[in-house]
Amino acid sequence: MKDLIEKIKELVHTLNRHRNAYYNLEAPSISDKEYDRLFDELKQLEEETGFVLSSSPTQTVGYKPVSELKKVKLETPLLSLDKTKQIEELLSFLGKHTALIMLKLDGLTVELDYEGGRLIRACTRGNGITGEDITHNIPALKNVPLTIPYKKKLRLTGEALIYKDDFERLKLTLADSIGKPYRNARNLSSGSVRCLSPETCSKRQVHFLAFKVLEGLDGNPNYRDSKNHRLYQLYKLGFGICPYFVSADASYTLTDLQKDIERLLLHAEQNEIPIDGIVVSYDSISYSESCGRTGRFYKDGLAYKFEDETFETILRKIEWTPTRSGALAPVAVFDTVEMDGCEVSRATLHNLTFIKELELVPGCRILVSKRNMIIPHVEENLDRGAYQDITPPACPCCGGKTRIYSRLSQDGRLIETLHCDNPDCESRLLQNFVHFVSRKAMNIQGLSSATLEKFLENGWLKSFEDIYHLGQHKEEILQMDGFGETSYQNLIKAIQSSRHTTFVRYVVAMDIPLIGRTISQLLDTHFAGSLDAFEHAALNNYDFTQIEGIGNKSSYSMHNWFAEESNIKLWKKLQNEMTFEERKDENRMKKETIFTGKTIVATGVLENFTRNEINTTIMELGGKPGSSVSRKTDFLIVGKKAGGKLKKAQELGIMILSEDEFLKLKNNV
Ligand SMILES: NC(=O)c1ccc[n+]([C@@H]2O[C@H](COP(=O)([O-])OP(=O)(O)OC[C@H]3O[C@@H](n4cnc5c(N)ncnc54)[C@H](O)[C@@H]3O)[C@@H](O)[C@H]2O)c1
Ligand SMILES: [Zn+2]
Repeated sequence: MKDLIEKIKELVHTLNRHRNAYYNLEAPSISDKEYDRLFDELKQLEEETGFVLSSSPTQTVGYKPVSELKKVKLETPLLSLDKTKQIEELLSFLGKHTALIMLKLDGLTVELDYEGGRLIRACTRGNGITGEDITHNIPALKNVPLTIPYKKKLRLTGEALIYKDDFERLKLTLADSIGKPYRNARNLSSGSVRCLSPETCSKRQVHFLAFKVLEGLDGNPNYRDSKNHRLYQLYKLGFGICPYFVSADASYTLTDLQKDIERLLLHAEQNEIPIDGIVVSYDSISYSESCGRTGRFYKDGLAYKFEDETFETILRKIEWTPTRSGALAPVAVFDTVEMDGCEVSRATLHNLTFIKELELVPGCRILVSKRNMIIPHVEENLDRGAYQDITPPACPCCGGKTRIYSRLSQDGRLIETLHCDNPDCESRLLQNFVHFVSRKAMNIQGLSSATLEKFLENGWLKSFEDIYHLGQHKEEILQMDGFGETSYQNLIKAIQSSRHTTFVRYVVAMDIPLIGRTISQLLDTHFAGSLDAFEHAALNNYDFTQIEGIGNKSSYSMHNWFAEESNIKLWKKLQNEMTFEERKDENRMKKETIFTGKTIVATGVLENFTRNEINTTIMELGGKPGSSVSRKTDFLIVGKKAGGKLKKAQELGIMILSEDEFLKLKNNV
């Protein structure tokens, strides 16, 4: 028991620290998911032991505000919401009552007070009892009326928020209170509304959507008892209203509820509204009041939060695979779980920082999910606290010393990666060759990774050129397991035909960091297919960012690569082994097609294309490949086992093409 109480105290302390970072600094120190998990753990321990601290986050709202803003005592306490992850629970909460099914807006709760038709005060929720005065920033909000025709006292609450597309633009140039980029729109809206200067706030595109009338608009006796009716009056006064449905009473089924929720979510998606769930609350005001409250929430409402489905399994080991750049890529190997009909036992762990933050060690229980229903991802470690550094001191491939590199990620965080610096690391060399012969580079079929490995072991491949002189080793190759005269001839044929190649393939084959197919294609167009012109530019400090689609980092990378003597040697010498195809007719490339300028997304398993290939094909047709379906998508190409994206495209009325239909259209172009 004593241990449990200690654990409770510790959790309260930790959660309060996170609450301060979240509510006062707008710089969360952990993810919401992790916060919610700790919160639920605390709640359960409190229930088990009956021991509850007054400062527990399960009993209180928000966090004590410590800003320089003036503090105000709220006339009606503004509380948080109880939450569930089960839709069935939501339905049984509704029972036979008419209710509002609303979007749960992800911003900052704000109360607005009007008297005599004028806005007299605006404040934040703070800790539910004491809020902060933000009246000075209201004129900087985009859609809040300062005067209204309704003259009686009116108090309402709603959410100050930043639309998702606005946030994507804003986040590129802004930093939070501790100098880091904002991670999400909620933190930025909160930071903006709570800042001291209206000029700053007005640049942030903050909007206000109301979700509840606290006082006023109760004139019509027929409707006096309906939240829905009061919100409708607000709407008529010119306020933006949080989107919602009203549930039909008694006969409302689980399917109805699911459909309404789906419609709401689609609406949010199409209109870039930031949300983190659904809120239901009883329509009847008198009934709502009779439900009462706890220290943390009113009992007339319930929030429904959804998450990617996660699966529990056990982490068995972390493998480190050398990559071409010399980085060692960590991969989690865990007990097989079945997700969406596929067996999964591996997931990338990205880098050292990811492992450290999750405190991963073999043997711990982990939660894995499929992000966007495709890529396996380790979401959580259920057995934190046993972390010990298990980074291999030596490269698992060559035994050379490993080294840790630090770099800043795009959002300003320090990321550590593990590297093997040995340029002759066998596996690294092998990866280089694998890349060189791959389909998007020199496209030499018949040179599998296993064959390359054997050739390397025999010392026949020291540099890429050696591939073109493998004939010297004919007799020895014929002696190898799995090689006969036919397969040998096929190999030589494939090598010979790869000698006739293109600018794009050649540049891709060089493996200049960050320069893949897309950028190579841009360079091909810009330098009219001339390798010499490109080389000249690179050696003369040409600013490649002048080419649309090429950024600073890529430009820098090309200069760097050409600054290396051995690279130039390779670049020049290898060209002697090859002939280069004339560039495709410009006009043919530029011809308008039905795909020109269109955003095209592919989903499901395609028979004729890998993901890279379909994207390249889309670009060649003049289109823009997209990764998710939104109202901006023009076409969806569907392969086998298409799921969520197909459904969404159907709902949005987006043109859907089977793979065959796409191929036909493409061939007609
Ligand atoms: N990452 C962190 O460190 C950290 C710290 C603290 C809190 N949090 C996050 O915040 C959550 C708890 O915060 P909370 O108490 O502010 O709120 P909550 O997310 O549980 O939601 C309650 C609030 O939602 C708002 N809301 C939005 N739309 C609404 C609607 N249509 N109707 C009614 N209310 C609506 C209301 O302001 C209400 O106060 C946690 O679950 C966690 O996800 C994260
Ligand atoms: Zn190595």
